[in-house]
Amino acid sequence: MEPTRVPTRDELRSAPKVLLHDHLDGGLRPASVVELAADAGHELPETDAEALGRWFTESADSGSLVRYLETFEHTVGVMQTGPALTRVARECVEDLADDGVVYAEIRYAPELHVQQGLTLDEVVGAVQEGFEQGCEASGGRIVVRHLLTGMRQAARAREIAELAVAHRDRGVVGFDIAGPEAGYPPSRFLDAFEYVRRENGHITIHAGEAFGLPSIWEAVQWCGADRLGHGVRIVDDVTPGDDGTAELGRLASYVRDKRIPLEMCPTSNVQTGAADSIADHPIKTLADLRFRVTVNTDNRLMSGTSMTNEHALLCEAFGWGLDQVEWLTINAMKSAFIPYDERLDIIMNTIKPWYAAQR
Ligand SMILES: O=c1[nH]cnc2c1ncn2[C@H]1C[C@H](O)[C@@H](CO)O1
Ligand SMILES: [Zn+2]
Repeated sequence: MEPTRVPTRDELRSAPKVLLHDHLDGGLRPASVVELAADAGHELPETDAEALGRWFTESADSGSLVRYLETFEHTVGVMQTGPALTRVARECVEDLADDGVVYAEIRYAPELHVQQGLTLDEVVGAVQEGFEQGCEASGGRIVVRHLLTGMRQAARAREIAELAVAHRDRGVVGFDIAGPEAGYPPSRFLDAFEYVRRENGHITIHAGEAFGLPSIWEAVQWCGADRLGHGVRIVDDVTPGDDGTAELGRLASYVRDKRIPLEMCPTSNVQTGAADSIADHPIKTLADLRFRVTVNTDNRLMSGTSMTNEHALLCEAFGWGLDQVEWLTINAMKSAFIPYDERLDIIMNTIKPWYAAQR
């Protein structure tokens, strides 16, 4: 058998990719942050776009999720008006489409964007406007939906869950919680999750990033998470054997058996200390064990990354080829929160034909 060939970055950029975990306030263009900050009178640590981009990646690279999250002050701070949100959303779609992303679910916390008087509804409307502009500018090459995030350290999760359900026919496909994980277990927000489930809505929860198995267990078994944001620590419930086999604990078995998708974000995980390096990232073990693994960017600005870059790093570290990238991409598309027929359409008419043409 021929050895697997590691794809080039150009090939990976052309490949249709699916992104389930990307924060709107973590993906701004540095030059836009500079311009928007000047308009808003927001003081930045650097005013040259290139230096500012470096400042974000270096500051986020601390080994601590809490310190990583502090950098968002300078993106959220410039996303407080309708036009600013629309611009950021439009540029996000343009950048993803240029990177070969064909389907994306972009998340943000509406409650962070009301400092200058916008209502929660206006925040979602302004982002939707930007997504529509971006999709149009990209000639229909990409489909984009929103996930609304409640912040763990605030007490507005129920309100945000209701907002997500209210906007379900205007682009919003799910509900999430984010922010510092230690000290804020998902069960604190049970009321919000139960509401979303009663409304037949979709849930993803940041869990198993800065805290371990108890957080994942609560997310899945108490809160009904359909997907896990990161979920890297599920590997703590996997005991490797000598002969390449592994023994799964009950929680890891449940997550694998139920095909609960793991939204893995390798570079972000290295920056926050959830993984030691890309080469040591649990994604390799979990992919080998056929968990439903997906690859994501988390925060393109803070991690200085893109979908192409995340895939390139993994292919280089693990010797993965296009077959593996196709598997990851189909995993992600199967796990999207849009209706089944729409998922199938993208798999059958966009993803599979591209890979078939490479063979
Ligand atoms: O990786 C993350 N873990 C937890 N919270 C995060 C992560 N990346 C971004 N956030 C937070 C900061 C943003 O302001 C918020 C909404 O996008 O979500
Ligand atoms: Zn995240």
